[in-house]
Amino acid sequence: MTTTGSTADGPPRLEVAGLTVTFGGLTALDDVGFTVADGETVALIGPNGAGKTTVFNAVCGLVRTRRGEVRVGGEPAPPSATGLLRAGVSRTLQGLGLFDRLTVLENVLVPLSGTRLTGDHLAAAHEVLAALGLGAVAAVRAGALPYPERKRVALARALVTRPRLLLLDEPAGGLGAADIDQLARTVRTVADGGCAVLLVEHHVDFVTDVADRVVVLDLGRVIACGTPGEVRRDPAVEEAYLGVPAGEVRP
Ligand SMILES: Nc1ncnc2c1ncn2[C@@H]1O[C@H](COP(=O)(O)OP(=O)(O)OP(=O)(O)O)[C@@H](O)[C@H]1O
Repeated sequence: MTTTGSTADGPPRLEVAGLTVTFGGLTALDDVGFTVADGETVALIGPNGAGKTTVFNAVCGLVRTRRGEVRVGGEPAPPSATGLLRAGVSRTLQGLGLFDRLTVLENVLVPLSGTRLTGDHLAAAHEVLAALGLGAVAAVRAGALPYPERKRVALARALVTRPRLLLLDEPAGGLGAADIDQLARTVRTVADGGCAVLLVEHHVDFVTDVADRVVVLDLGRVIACGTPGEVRRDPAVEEAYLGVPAGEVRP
């Protein structure tokens, strides 16, 4: 399918084209295509099982693709975690994946631990912790924090490498209104700094607030793509997803 969103200055930060992923007899993604430009925030939405996390996994080389390609900054997406880091790709996980016995600071330093830690690394970690309001808990064990703060630690860990492409898997999930507002401000700041942001999210109001464009998946296919307002008015989207309360599994 055709893709949109490239910039006049060069290739889009992320380009997904014709992506098809199967698990045995199940087609999880079928000819999925979209782009995310530098400084743009794109939301992937759709009902449970639509294929959103599989898109993330395909971008990160965690699932084998049957057809199609993923390009980051115009180059084929590197297949390894180290290669992705070098290409400026960071990701958060639905399950957070924090090390509960490590302190907040130690968790945030994990992506930098492949190289010898320097004063610059520490400065970057403290800077991102302060930006996310976590400076006071830098020395606290991550496992001792309440969920909203743990979630911010996971975001800080993704930001410490100063990514050019940030993948956020359900960043608003489990958060209350005040934390979602703070998250929205953070996402806007990151995108304003030129980072491309791709997020998977069920929270429609949050998506409407932060996304420049929305890609709607249903049963592994892109059924709509446009601004939040455009997709909200799309009858196919209403039927597939928006008529279903957030997080509810369609029968
Ligand atoms: N490793 C796997 N093996 C087999 N099937 C899988 C695997 N991963 C995902 N699937 C299937 O692929 C489809 C898409 O799953 P995926 O997790 O990408 O959906 P999703 O849109 O992220 O859903 P949710 O909103 O519930 O997280 C589902 O039918 C799921 O059961």
